[in-house]
Amino acid sequence: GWGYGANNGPDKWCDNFPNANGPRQSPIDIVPGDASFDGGLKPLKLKYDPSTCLEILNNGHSFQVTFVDDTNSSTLTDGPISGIYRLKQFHFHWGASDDKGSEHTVAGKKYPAELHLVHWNTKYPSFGEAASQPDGLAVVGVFLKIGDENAKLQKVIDAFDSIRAKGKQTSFANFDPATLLPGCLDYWTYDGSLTTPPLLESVTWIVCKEPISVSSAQMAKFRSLLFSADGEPECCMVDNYRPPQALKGRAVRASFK
Ligand SMILES: NS(=O)(=O)c1cccc(NC(=O)NCCCCO)c1
Ligand SMILES: [Zn+2]
Repeated sequence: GWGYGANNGPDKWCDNFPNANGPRQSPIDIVPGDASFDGGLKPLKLKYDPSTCLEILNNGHSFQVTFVDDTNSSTLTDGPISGIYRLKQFHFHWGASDDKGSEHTVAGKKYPAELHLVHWNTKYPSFGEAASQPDGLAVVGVFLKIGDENAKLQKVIDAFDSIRAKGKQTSFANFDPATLLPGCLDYWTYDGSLTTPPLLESVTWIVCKEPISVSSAQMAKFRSLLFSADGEPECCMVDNYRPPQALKGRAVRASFK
C-alpha cells in the first residue's frame, strides 16, 4: 500500500491515485505576499466538546484522535465556509528532524510538524459521503514550531506507548482540541484536497498564521511511533508529509491584513 518511502511515497501516488495530478491538490507553499486580504472572511468559530473525544489510534500513516460525530457537539462554523462542519478527527504530520515535517510551507519555510483538525459538512450524511464532494471537508491546519514544551500536547504524547505500532488503538477521553489552537486565529484559506491518498479534492483548507509550540524532546517522542505493525521490522514513523503541490491558478485568501 501507499506510504512515505522511496518505493510507495508521494512521487509514486499518481500510479494508483489519479487525483494526484488534479487541479486542486494539497498541500501548497503559501506565499503571504501573494495572498489577497478578503474582508468578507469571517473569524473562525470552533466549538469543541471534550466529551466527544473517543480514542487515539496509529493508522500506519500517522496517529489520530477520533471524535463521536453523530451530533453537532464539536463543530466548525463561519470562517470561509457556510453551514456546519463536524469534527471527525485530528492528526499530525512531522519530519525525521526539526528542519522539516509540515505539509504546507510559508514562503518556503518548513515547520517541524503540522496539526490537521478534520471536519465534514453536515449537509451530507457522513464523513465518507462528504469526502467525495467539492465542499465536503474543512481542515484547520496549525503549524508547530520548536520552543517551550506544550503541556496540552503532552496529554496526547503520553498515550503514544499504547499506540506505538500500526493498528494499535486505545481509549482517549475528555480531550479538548481547542487547547491545541494558537491564541490568534488569523488564517489563509484555499480550495484543496486530502494530502494523503485517495487525494480527494474536497477540502476547504484553513491554515492558521500563528504556530503553536512543541519542544524538541516532544518532537522526539513523535518519532518513536512506528509505521510498522507488531511483528514487522520496525520502521520509525517520520517524514509522513506530502511536499507542496502546484497552485494551478488557485487564489489564496487571507483573513488578516
Ligand atoms: N491530511 S488531511 O488532508 O488532513 C486528511 C484528512 C482526512 C483524511 C485523510 N486521508 C484519509 O483518510 N485517507 C484514507 C486512509 C488513511 C489511513 O487510514 C487525509
Ligand atoms: Zn493531514
